[in-house]
Amino acid sequence: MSSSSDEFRDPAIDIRGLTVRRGGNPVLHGVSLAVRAGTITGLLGPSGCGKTTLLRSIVGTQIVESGSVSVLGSPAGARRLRSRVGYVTQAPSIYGDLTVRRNVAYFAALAGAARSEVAAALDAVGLGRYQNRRAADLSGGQRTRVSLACALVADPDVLILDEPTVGLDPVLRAELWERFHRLADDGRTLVVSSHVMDEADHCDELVLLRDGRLLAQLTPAALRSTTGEDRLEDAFLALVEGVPGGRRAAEDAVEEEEAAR
Ligand SMILES: Nc1ncnc2c1ncn2[C@@H]1O[C@H](COP(=O)(O)OP(=O)(O)OP(=O)(O)O)[C@@H](O)[C@H]1O
Repeated sequence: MSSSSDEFRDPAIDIRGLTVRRGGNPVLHGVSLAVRAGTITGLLGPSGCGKTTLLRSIVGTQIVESGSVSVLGSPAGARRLRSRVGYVTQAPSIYGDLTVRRNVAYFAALAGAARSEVAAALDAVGLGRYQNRRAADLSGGQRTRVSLACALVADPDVLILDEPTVGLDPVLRAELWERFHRLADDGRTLVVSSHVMDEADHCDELVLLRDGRLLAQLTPAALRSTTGEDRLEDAFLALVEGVPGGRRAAEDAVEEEEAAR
């Protein structure tokens, strides 16, 4: 982590009264939450509830109607955050005509990372043996992994990951979660969106969104104890059922999760 990480105190991400409209429609309604440095926060909720919009707001690529988002003590999107905040979008943003290795080397050069870090980032996502293949010739899951390697190689203080494990096999998913834990142990702050409730157990804290509103921010253990449910999927359902009209949204979320498996 860069030495300048000492400049800020908790929280690493501070969101207050965030309201966002997209295409004229309200998408986030006064969301407030704080993310501690050195933790993994899971952002969970049904499709369309506003997860990506919230992540874009943290990165500073989303036009915000009102409220504030501060990252490492600076407004989201501030110039000084560029090298300190990594963002892996749902759709991999890589160069199809470059090899896997060149894609990662390019992002390493932008970030001023050592060339030796390129191989390490490729190994971390299990793509070492594909390094000379054109990115355009990879599967969807492999392209996602190249995108992830491009973010990892820059070694950012804050890593924002939009569904990073979609389409990955269980072994690779487990390895990536181990890697995420090591990054958090080293003081990096990770925010990871997911449809998959069983991934929630990897997180220190969960942010549950529904219809653009914050349902709860709590640990997996607290989610279990407040709902009396052991399976996080059931706990999420129980929590959503406490909200009028919540059951349908919760059932949709579970259906999507099952379809994604
Ligand atoms: N470019 C856009 N213009 C208008 N509306 C948009 C745009 N992008 C997203 N939306 C709407 O904003 C809402 C929130 O979308 P968002 O992508 O943040 O949800 P999400 O929770 O990340 O969904 P998913 O899990 O399916 O990726 C949705 O109702 C979506 O239709």
